[in-house]
Amino acid sequence: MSDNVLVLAEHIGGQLSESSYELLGKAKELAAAWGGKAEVALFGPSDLVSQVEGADVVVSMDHPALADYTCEGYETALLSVLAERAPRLVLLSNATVGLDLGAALSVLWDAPLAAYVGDLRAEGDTPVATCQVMGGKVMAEVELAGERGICTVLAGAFPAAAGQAPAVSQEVVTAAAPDELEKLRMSLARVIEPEGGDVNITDAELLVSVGRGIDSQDNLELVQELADALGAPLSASRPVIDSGWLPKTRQVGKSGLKVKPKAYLAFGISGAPEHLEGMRDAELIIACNTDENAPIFDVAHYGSAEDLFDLVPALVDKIKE
Ligand SMILES: Cc1cc2nc3c(=O)[nH]c(=O)nc-3n(C[C@H](O)[C@H](O)[C@H](O)COP(=O)(O)OP(=O)(O)OC[C@H]3O[C@@H](n4cnc5c(N)ncnc54)[C@H](O)[C@@H]3O)c2cc1C
Repeated sequence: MSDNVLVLAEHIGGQLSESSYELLGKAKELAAAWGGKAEVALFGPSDLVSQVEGADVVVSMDHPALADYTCEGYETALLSVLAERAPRLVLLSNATVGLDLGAALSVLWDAPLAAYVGDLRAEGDTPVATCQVMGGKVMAEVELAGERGICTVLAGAFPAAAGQAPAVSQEVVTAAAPDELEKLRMSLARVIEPEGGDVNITDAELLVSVGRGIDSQDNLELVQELADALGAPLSASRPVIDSGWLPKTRQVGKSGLKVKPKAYLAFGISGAPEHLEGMRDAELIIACNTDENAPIFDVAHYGSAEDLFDLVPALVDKIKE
């Protein structure tokens, strides 16, 4: 075992994801505390190495089977890197790739896994993770005792800037691709882009967003009126989209879009981690939820526990005055 912390870099369309930098920043902090190095495993085209200036060590593996993410390909590649590097801790995103890989790695690499991690610190030699449980209503502090561990970390948990800052010196290691990559049973067939033609909520400076608290499609008219009065598009949490009340292009969150408006108004949204992932970077968050303990209030700058069916018409009246 080493004192190093290894991050799996994620990329799409030749661009490293923001979350990779967030993980790398935390990896540098923990590795410094343990006297180790911050390492990045980078699978796919080796020219992406130039985007990872912040790592002390980049382990690059370039193989046609790793051009696109598949669980089978990345699992094979990562296990071979872990056997070679033996880091103290592995950091993955708590998103599609990390959730997919984390549990499999935990079994195959024989290491404890902390998922939905919102905070992470070193206590002596031990990583201590704060994890969201039950959609963020309860937090659990977890010690990853032993020689190695894995964390899947929520998007936005740590700033990206530290991961983007160049390392004092950098070593680039070219890892040999394991033979198993020639025999994969899984490959990416195609990427299905969301339908276009609707408003782009990621461009909006102001968003009025609605959740299951709206109760029915007919009631959407109420929040649409507020959105129109403010000149803002209407966005929503996943249940509203899954019910077919608004198009998929309006969904905020993990399996929807990440938005960063100047102001985000949330009505009847509980604040599940998958929703927060898409909107917690908004400059100003104002939430209305009848449940005072709803997790949305943990990220909101202003909040109201009024019934949205009272508050929204009152706001519309005020704006029209
Ligand atoms: C892999 C995965 C991906 C996911 N991706 C997404 C995603 O992209 N986006 C997303 O949003 N979710 C996503 N989810 C779902 C997520 O876990 C939650 O289920 C969802 O966000 C809950 O939506 P909600 O807050 O609208 O509903 P609920 O959790 O049911 O909350 C409704 C809230 O409305 C409040 N309320 C009820 N009536 C009123 C009223 N009259 N006035 C005011 N408040 C009221 C309630 O107190 C409650 O807090 C994903 C889940 C998984 C597993």
